[in-house]
Amino acid sequence: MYKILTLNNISPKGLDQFGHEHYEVASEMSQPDAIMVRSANMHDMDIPGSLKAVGRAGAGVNNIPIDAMSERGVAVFNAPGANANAVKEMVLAGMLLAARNIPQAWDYARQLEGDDASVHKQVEAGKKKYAGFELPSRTLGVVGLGAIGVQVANAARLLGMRVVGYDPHMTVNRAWQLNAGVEQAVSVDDLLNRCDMVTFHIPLNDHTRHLINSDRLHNMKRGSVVLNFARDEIVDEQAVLAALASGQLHAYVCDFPSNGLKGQDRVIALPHLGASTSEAEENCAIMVGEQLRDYLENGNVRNSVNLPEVILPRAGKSRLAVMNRNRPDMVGQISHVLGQSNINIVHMVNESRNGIAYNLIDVEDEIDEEAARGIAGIDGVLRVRVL
Ligand SMILES: NC(=O)c1ccc[n+]([C@@H]2O[C@H](COP(=O)([O-])OP(=O)(O)OC[C@H]3O[C@@H](n4cnc5c(N)ncnc54)[C@H](O)[C@@H]3O)[C@@H](O)[C@H]2O)c1
Ligand SMILES: O=C(O)[C@H](O)COP(=O)(O)O
Repeated sequence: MYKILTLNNISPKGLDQFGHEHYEVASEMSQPDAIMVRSANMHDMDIPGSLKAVGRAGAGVNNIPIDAMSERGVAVFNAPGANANAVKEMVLAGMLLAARNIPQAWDYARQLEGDDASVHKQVEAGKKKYAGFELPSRTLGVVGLGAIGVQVANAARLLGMRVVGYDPHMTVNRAWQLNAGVEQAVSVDDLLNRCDMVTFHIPLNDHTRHLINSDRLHNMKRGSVVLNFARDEIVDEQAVLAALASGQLHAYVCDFPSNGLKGQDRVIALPHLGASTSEAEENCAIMVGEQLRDYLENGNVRNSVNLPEVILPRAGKSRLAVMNRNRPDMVGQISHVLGQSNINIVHMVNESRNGIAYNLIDVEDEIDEEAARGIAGIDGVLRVRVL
């Protein structure tokens, strides 16, 4: 029986795959084997010794202490691309809201008083304050050409915009998906110089915190729009507020409200709604649920953020999954322990990533407790599971 602890509301479509026969799923439990989470902050959480895996039903993993999880031999998974369309649609909405001053105009219309003739008069007199601009004459900068960024860039091209993209680590697969008309910037500064609107689709980390600061805002065209559906800290909020006040920025559209942004006229702050559609919630929960099941039951690793991709069809009678520090002679020591217990290896794979190695070892016979204990006792081994 495996125990799955949920820290946020996870779509039932994803949880349904954990059949009652082999799984217990609850929002409160002790000694979980795995955790399913969305945006709950796990940094200050006590990590139970029983924990083997964390599944982030979404993209961003900055709420999970990845290094601490690796140290404890815990695999962390996410659901790349599963909510990308939902975010793309929100970015397109944000661009149109800002370009046509829709929130301010809507607010104006909602507050009109008097009879219909008077309302009509006020409409015609007031509308000039909300005149906007159209997208095809403008350039959109897209920072981060991953699952979301590529979809946003392609959609903006279809709307007739000029699009400039920047991503120093773009994958070949993403390059294949990108509209050929998207132009390449050589740096964030190069991109900002060239665009009227900029949107960020990058993870939050030490390199991206406050990527948008006062110097960079100053280098943008006057009257630009910044869209941030990535993470609040990508942007220096004080610098954005100053740029709005001076007119350097026309609007700031984001998914991360704060006290500082509250009540600001040209700020459109949504309550972290980018991935909140039934489709995205289901896609994420199903994808990460499948990955957790395959990891718990077979040790296979798909879409992990701290382990290498390892998928091995099962062979032999039982399987060992071993996570260890990536040092010389670890495979030698593991096979020596198996040899001493007279256990024959049928098939094995060893892969590594960022100082962590992961082994799947299929053997001819049952693995006895003494052999498993022997492997767990090797210096540098972080986790041993017999599957
Ligand atoms: N608002 C929401 O609800 C919502 C939903 C999904 C994702 N997000 C956020 O958006 C981020 C991106 O999501 P994704 O699914 O596109 O992820 P992704 O991993 O597919 O793409 C991220 C891209 O950013 C690039 N990148 C990293 N550092 C960069 C830098 N300094 N400059 C330029 N590019 C850089 C990477 O190479 C990668 O291609 C997530 O990490 C998450 O924080 C928010
Ligand atoms: O990184 C993500 O996937 C988004 O920020 C979505 O977060 P949520 O799952 O809490 O809506």
